[in-house]
Amino acid sequence: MQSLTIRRPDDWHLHLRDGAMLEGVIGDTSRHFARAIIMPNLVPPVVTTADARAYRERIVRATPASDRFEPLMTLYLTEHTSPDDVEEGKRSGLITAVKLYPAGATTNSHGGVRDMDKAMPVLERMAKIGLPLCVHGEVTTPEVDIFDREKVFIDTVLDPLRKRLPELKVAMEHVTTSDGIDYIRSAEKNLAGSITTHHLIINRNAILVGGIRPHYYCLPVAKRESHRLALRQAATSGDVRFFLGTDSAPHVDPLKECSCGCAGIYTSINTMSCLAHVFEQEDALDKLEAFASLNGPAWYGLPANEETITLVKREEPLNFPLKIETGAGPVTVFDPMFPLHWDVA
Ligand SMILES: NC(=O)N[C@@H](CC(=O)O)C(=O)O
Ligand SMILES: [Zn+2]
Ligand SMILES: [Zn+2]
Repeated sequence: MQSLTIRRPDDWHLHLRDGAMLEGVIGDTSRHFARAIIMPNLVPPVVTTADARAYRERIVRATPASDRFEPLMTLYLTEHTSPDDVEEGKRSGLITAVKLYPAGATTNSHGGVRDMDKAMPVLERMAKIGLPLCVHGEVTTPEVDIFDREKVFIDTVLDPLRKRLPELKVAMEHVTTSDGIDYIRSAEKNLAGSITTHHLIINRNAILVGGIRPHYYCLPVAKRESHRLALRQAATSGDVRFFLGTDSAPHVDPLKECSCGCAGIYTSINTMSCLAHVFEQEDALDKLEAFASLNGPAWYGLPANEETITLVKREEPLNFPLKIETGAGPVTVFDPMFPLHWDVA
């Protein structure tokens, strides 16, 4: 029987939501992951250090007592965010990063940033104190095709920002294009990228061929096959600038299966099984630990986890549920469209 032991992984981009949804999903992350960067796009968003402290307490309370899990909190950047509050958040050890949502780019982003100039005082302070910026890297300009929004963001927002503030550490989250991969590779420092599980597995056909499949719809939307291959190459290369951020983003089924469905794919429950499959297909199982457990903490300046997990390849395919039931309603689980044999022992 094939098995693989790696350091316990972390998730560098995760949506836990709040209330009944938080209670319904947290165990799927805390079972396997030691830490996660918690996205702040709640309604209302997590804007201040005080908001983040209260949200962190709700997460800790919802975590199964048997699991050791550390939520790494982020602040939702607005045009009114106070540099002093951000600095205080970092100084107290509570805040790991600040998140930039271009206003209107994705779920609950309407309170995000419209005019980057208005965010400059905070970004300058972050550069000074070494606090990373996580970005949802898509422009929202109506004229720009949705499949081009990541590349246009790099050219018109991210690259100018990095030239203006070279000392700012930026994590380009959920990279979905070869343009994003190339841009990260071209940077000498202060730039890294997270890659989701699902973008390593699906291309845009999954959403559109044979009928419209809302459970494969997320933002940034999956791109054409050449981009998926570039993501797989980067993730399995061992390059320290790429690490796992699942972007597991639960929405209840009625909000996905309707005439204007929400963006987001729920992968927390089967991510490690999916990743082991992908890395095995790429003949790169020896690089899984770098991607899931080493590169992320190194970039964030944190120690890698001391504990380990063991992945075991089972004869029979595993049975993940099609949906999980939460107090907020059912959430459909990501279907990779191939049987999963790798199990977290
Ligand atoms: N990825 C998604 O499709 N959705 C995320 C938001 C995000 O990460 O952009 C969500 O909060 O639902
Ligand atoms: Zn996003
Ligand atoms: Zn996300």
